[in-house]
Amino acid sequence: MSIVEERWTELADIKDELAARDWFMGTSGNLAIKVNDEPLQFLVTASGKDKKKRTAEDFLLVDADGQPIDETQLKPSAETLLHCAVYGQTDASCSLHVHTVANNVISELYGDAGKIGFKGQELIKAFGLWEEDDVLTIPVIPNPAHIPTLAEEFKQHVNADFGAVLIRNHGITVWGRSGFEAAKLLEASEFLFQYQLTLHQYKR
Ligand SMILES: CSC[C@@H](O)[C@@H](O)C(=O)COP(=O)(O)O
Ligand SMILES: [Zn+2]
Repeated sequence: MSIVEERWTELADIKDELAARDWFMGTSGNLAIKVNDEPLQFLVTASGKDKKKRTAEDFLLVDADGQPIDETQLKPSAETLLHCAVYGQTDASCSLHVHTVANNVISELYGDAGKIGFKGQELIKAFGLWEEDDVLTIPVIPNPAHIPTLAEEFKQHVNADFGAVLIRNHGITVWGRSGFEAAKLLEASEFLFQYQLTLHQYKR
């Protein structure tokens, strides 16, 4: 199997797992996985597809600018520039973006603060935070319709090989050093968001 085929299968398997969680409502979401470092090449989901289905046209290979490498009718995800930022600025190898009700509500509740912090929660260990006083801070950025502007805002928060950023009333983008790590961070974030929302309800 070529490296492209290997990475394709890995990303398709992650896509199936996220689809099973119903995290691609209304064709939302996009996923990417690095295939080559120099020159940078990565697979990204084709724009506008039903990501719950597994097809031979789910992904296309793009370069560091998010431009298709091969002749294709497929369009890279509208949000490819965010994935470009991850691979351009870090050694991450997988980046995942999903819209969920929980991540959207949390982004609205904490949008004015520009961040949400979690402390004393077991699952922050997924982010490598093992000490009792550790705090996981997830930035919340605005959601301009102009994607290059969104990407510029997003870039400011991409300074480690794994991480997460919430986009207000839009969704979350996470990245990691492997597909496994990126999926782990996505699941851990969703758990924390759902916990926080449940807590808000009981505290009212
Ligand atoms: C129709 S869902 C919203 C989209 O504009 C976008 O935010 C998204 O996540 C999916 O866009 P895509 O171009 O398919 O990658
Ligand atoms: Zn989106």
